[in-house]
Amino acid sequence: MTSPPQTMFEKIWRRHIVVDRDDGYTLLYVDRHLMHDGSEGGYAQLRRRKLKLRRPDRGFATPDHYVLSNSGNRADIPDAQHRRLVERITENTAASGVTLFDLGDERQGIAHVVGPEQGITQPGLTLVCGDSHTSTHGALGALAFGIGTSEVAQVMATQCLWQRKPKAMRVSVDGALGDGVTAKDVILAIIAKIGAAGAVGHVIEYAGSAIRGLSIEGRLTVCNMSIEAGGKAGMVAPDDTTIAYLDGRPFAPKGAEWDKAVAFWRGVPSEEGAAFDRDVSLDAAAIVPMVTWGTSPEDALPITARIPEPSTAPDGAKKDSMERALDYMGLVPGTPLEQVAVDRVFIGSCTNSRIEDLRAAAKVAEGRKAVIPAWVVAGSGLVKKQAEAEGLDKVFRDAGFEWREQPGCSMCVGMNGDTGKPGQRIASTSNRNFVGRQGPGVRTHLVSPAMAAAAAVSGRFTDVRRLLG
Ligand SMILES: CC(C)[C@H](C(=O)O)[C@@H](O)C(=O)O
Ligand code: SF4
Repeated sequence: MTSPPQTMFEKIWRRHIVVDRDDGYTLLYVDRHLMHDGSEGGYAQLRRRKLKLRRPDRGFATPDHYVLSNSGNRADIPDAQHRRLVERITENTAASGVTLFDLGDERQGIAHVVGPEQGITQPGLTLVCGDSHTSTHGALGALAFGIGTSEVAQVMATQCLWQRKPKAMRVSVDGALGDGVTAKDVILAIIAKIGAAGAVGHVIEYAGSAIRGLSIEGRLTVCNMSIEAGGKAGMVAPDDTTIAYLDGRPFAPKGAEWDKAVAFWRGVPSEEGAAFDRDVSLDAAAIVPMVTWGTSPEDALPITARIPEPSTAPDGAKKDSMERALDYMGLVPGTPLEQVAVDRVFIGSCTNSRIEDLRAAAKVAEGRKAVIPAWVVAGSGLVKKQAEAEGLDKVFRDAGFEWREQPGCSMCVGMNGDTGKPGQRIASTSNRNFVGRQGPGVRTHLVSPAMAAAAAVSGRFTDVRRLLG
């Protein structure tokens, strides 16, 4: 009897089963464990239970959330507790033997930028991190998802993790993306369509010609926001683009191991005819630059649209939540998005702080002037170095943008103190526009790097397509 065709998710899941329990839980083997400056919680649990880290060679750490964006010096972190966490990651990894990309090392950066960049993230592997945006790594064909602190401790102690098997969902985007339309617009369009809970309980496989046409950077942006659609993980099948990206990366296999790895990676994609529990499709040509208007990533609209009218909501509960969101965001229904004035711009985060993101923003900034404060925070020291080698820092500075010193999460979440002021409206390339995300009372609008740069030079949301070419 031949077995039915398998999805990529199914194949990776099966290869990692240690035990299947009767109650529906599976013990999965974990190939890679990424840690950041919040991993102290996991280490503290290990210490309390007098346990050792089982496979330090499978762990990789870098401080990101509490790192200052204007100084790579730990001692400058004003909040003692935050400073302590950034110290603890150094101490914990030294004591346990985990590889650390510390402050002062050009490989340091946001964990989800560093993993792929270093070739730690690879097709067919399982990868976890105590961080919801771990879904990012699925862009290389890995099964990658965020875990909580007690799960972090479990992985540290056993290199395994109890999980219930999620369902499989496929989101296909076919056709050609228009000029000025980027991976960020694709994922915002997907979330607008399926909703912030649209993929709950599912691993999303992104497929179709528009996804295959994306660079790895673009795929990382798409997979990053899978969690904002409620998904457990997001993945893209490994292909020539993936293999070319990994070739020569420090932690990618070398020599004969490389050839073996490539042969294995070629077998990772879903098989023809594999069944998905859900299938959704979008037309790439219909996607235009997107802007969120509300306090959920699903509140995304084309830049050509107007602020929605709560009266058009399908039910009373939705109407109430729209009214609350519009009230928080200080927006009047019916206003064209292009007439909404912006106070500040943030280009960065694990969604959009890679070299292509910075190039896209610089292309718009070049020869223009920012009329509002605009920050650029590179996702890693290597991204920063590359951008500087290309002169992008100069383009940004000449255009009046602030080129921040130290890579990290910065204003994406403001845990390092990089927050906006109450009432400020920020065009942000990050992934969450939740109430208070960038500081109390701050109004976050999610956009692509190109759209963020367009807002910076116009002082309002602007259809970047008019500024290009
Ligand atoms: C602080 C961290 C655990 C958190 C996450 O899990 O995602 C953060 O990265 C975020 O984006 O909100
Ligand atoms: S950049 Fe933002 S979303 Fe990404 S890990 Fe840091 S805080 Fe979380």
